[in-house]
Amino acid sequence: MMMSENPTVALVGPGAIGTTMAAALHEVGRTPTICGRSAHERLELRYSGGRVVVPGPVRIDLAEIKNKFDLVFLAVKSTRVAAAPWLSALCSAKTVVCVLQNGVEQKTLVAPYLSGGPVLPSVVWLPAQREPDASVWLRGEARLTLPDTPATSVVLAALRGTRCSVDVAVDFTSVAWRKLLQNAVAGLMVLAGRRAGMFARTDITRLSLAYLRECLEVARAEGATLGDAVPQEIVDGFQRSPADLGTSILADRQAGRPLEWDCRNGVVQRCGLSRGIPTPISDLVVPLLAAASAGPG
Ligand SMILES: NC(=O)C1=CN([C@@H]2O[C@H](COP(=O)(O)OP(=O)(O)OC[C@H]3O[C@@H](n4cnc5c(N)ncnc54)[C@H](OP(=O)(O)O)[C@@H]3O)[C@@H](O)[C@H]2O)C=CC1
Ligand SMILES: CC(C)(CO)C(=O)C(=O)O
Repeated sequence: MMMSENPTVALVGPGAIGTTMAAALHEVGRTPTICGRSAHERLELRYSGGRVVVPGPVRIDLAEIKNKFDLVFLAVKSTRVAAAPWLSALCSAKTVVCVLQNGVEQKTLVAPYLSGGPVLPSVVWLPAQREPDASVWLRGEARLTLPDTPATSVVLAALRGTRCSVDVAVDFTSVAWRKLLQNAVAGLMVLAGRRAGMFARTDITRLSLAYLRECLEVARAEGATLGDAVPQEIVDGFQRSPADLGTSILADRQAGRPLEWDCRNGVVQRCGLSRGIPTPISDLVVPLLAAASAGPG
């Protein structure tokens, strides 16, 4: 793919992840065109040791978009299909859309909204928390993993020299499923209404390990190469985290917003079903998350 060393960049969804990416680009003089649902005069990122203010405006009117971009970062929740018109406004058939969402199905979910341009999935490792004043607290290193595709070079060019590091994975499927397992078990925080501190409990550790082993079997059937130690490593990771570290799906639950239960938990149950793998823990967790998301009641 022929691409400029300085791709034009737009970003849709200036929330926890979107603000982090906008700030990373702004710091190196590559401020993206920012598109969202709510008007914000500026975006603010706090991290250990400093803060970055990204000047607005956040564009909320599609009519303001007069040209197409080389690269669009899509950082809305996977539940927000209402953001799709932004993609028509911002993308030509050559635009690379880099999806900054959790899950292993980004390509399938986003491609229908594009006119054939490349969709680049990513694994987003950074823990970012949106505060009540809409500023964002980045609680760790900013890092993405991308698959090795012709479109990847556009993202590497846009993010070179920024605070967001990028790894390119030859076996992206395995990395994406590894992160999916972490997200799936984080769903238990929604059901308990608690943050990472809950993983100090031995009963939660036991449940988490059983759920993760179920997810691991499905991940392997889907082509991921992941070792037997992964469930314990993921639980260890939560146990090492600050007790007050949340997860984006818990933030949504606490704010009464729709939950990404399907792309983070439902996917394990769906893939298990299609491959004849029993998923008894998913069969309990998924309906509870779905009901928490959508009711009724
Ligand atoms: N937060 C985290 O630490 C991590 C999140 N992720 C994943 O990243 C993705 C994004 O999550 P996160 O940043 O936490 O989500 P947030 O809810 O913080 O941000 C979403 C943003 O999208 C905007 N938005 C909503 N609807 C629309 C629309 N129709 N058009 C344009 N913009 C819209 C919201 O607007 P408004 O300003 O009005 O709210 C908000 O700015 C999710 O898939 C999540 O699972 C992955 C790793 C870590
Ligand atoms: C921060 C992290 C990794 C925790 O599960 C995440 O992916 C999220 O909050 O959605």
